[in-house]
Amino acid sequence: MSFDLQGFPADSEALATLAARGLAYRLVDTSDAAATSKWVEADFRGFHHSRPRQIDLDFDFGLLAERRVHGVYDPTIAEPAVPVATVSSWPTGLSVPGGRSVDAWAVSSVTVSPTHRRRGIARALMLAELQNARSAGAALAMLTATEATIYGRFGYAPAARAATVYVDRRRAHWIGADVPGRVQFVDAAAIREIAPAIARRAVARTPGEIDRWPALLDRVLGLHDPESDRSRSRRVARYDDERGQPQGFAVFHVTREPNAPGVAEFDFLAAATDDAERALWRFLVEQDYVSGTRGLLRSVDEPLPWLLDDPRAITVTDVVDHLWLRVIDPIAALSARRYSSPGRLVVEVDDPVGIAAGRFELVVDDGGRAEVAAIESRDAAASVKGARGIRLGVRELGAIYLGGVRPSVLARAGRIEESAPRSIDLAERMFASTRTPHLSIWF
Ligand SMILES: CC(=O)SCCNC(=O)CCNC(=O)[C@H](O)C(C)(C)COP(=O)(O)OP(=O)(O)OC[C@H]1O[C@@H](n2cnc3c(N)ncnc32)[C@H](O)[C@@H]1OP(=O)(O)O
Repeated sequence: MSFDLQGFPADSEALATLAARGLAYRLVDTSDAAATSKWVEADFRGFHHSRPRQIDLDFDFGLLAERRVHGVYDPTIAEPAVPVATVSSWPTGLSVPGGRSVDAWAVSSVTVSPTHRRRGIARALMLAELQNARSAGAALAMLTATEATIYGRFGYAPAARAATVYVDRRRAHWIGADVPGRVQFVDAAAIREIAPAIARRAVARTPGEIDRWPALLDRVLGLHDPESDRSRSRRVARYDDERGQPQGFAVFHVTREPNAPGVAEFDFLAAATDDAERALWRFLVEQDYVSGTRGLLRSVDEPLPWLLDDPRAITVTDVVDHLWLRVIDPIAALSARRYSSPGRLVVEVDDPVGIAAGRFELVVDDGGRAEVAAIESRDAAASVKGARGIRLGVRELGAIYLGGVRPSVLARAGRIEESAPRSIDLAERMFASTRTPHLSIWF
């Protein structure tokens, strides 16, 4: 999705709402280092981080240059140049079932100063981001949330989960087949050049993953701040296939107390092939002088239990809603993914904000490809009379979109209704995803 980040003005409704409260809502010029530094300060404070160092500011200047950055300013406070609220957003690809990508709008850095909380500032920012997403031509907006109680009211719903996976070293006897390639340590700077290509292929395999951006890879590899303790502790393991082609890498570190075995921990594993995924997992769980290996933000459906002699060596904790989706354009969203079963389904969407509301006819062919049309005219409505269909809110549509939440579960919760018998069954078959949706990063 090519898009001019500064190409349209700050949302007029948010401007007016916030101006009525004596606040200025502004698009931050990210080439202005002073203004951007103040914004980053507010962002760090909003998430209760320590004050940013110059190295953090320099890193964020690069990152934010690729984003649309907004601040809310109160001219009456002691430091009026520091925004009392922040938000950043950018257009990016989201992987959907069938190996394709849909244009999405990522929203991040939502903070409101504790001095200004619960006055509707976040509400104004979030509604403006829905309009930004629409202006950018995104099919969906998306985010990862600090708290699960904030974003439902704006039409977002959890669509892909993630979990912490711990493997007890003493019980981790590998029974998976050998892979033809090999794993080796590589220098973080050396892998940086090929990391985007591997990450791109890994992202494309899994619905729910989003495009990686350059600064993310720099951070994961510890290159933005190479002398920090965190960066120096990171080790990079790369998997090369039998032809010597790199197909994946993982970044891990070992935490340990003096004279005691540690825990190998990783939060980044990019595998472009199943072999790479298996080889890297094996490498990570077969470390010596550790009591176990902990993978963060792993899939809730890892093949790992089938690769170990003792599946109870694995403990899965912190299963969380991780990726939150908000449908903006139902036709674009529903057309983008592939479906697991052919069929014809009327999808009637309710959206309190109005953006995604409507009735749509989803027709899926034997290859899983969809054609989607709005049912607007009386003729169109007559042609689908008696057809199988579901009625649901925009949140429920976001939840089932990637196949991570089953329509039948939402029907049991009373959150999806069918307009003709066996419609939920059909929706269940159509929306299923061969691969469980998963997002393995924060954004
Ligand atoms: C995508 C991301 O960036 S996730 C990061 C979210 N940010 C953080 O966690 C940082 C710390 N928290 C904050 O900065 C603030 O509390 C925010 C941004 C979450 C909320 O900002 P506020 O300006 O206080 O929210 P605002 O007054 O607009 O409230 C909007 C609605 O959300 C509700 N709400 C706001 N925060 C929360 C919360 N933490 N938990 C539950 N409900 C909340 C309000 O009650 C209100 O509900 P209503 O409109 O239905 O009456």
